[in-house]
Amino acid sequence: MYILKTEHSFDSAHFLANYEGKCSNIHGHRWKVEMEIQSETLNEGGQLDGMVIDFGDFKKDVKEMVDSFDHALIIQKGTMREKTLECLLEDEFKIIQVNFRPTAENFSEHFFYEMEKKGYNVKRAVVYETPTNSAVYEKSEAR
Ligand SMILES: Nc1nc2c(c(=O)[nH]1)N=C([C@H](O)[C@H](O)COP(=O)(O)OP(=O)(O)OP(=O)(O)O)CN2
Ligand SMILES: [Zn+2]
Repeated sequence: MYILKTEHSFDSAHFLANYEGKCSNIHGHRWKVEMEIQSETLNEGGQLDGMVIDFGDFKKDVKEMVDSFDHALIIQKGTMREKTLECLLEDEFKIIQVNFRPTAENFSEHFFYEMEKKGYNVKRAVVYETPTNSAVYEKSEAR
């Protein structure tokens, strides 16, 4: 099995609604996303000989996905008053509303399936919220 890995980071703000503690306030992270894809085989012949995929293409897809969250305020839908949201949007802040609580765990699952949608055979997605705290999403082995 061949495994390719690349990473990209984004800087964004979030808060955890219904959380008791400092993370209920708006705060920022440099989120690092590590993406691993897998293949049993390599391309044979031509430009891609000996490669699963060109790192350039893999990196570009991860970057594009991750950059869409860069320099934004990430909000779980329904957790901010409409009036507050309207004001932020009116003032042209970059707001991204997601259907999940913006935790490292949920982001790792989100990025995993976003890459699958792009056609990748994803092994694992890791999201670092801080340099020492990370969450991993991978599919559990079928029993
Ligand atoms: N399992 C999870 N726990 C927490 C998550 C998460 O995504 N998954 N997220 C948070 C908050 O977003 C918070 O920003 C993380 O805070 P903390 O671990 O305290 O990180 P700091 O580096 O800010 O901690 P210091 O001790 O102040 O350096 C909370 N939990
Ligand atoms: Zn946080």
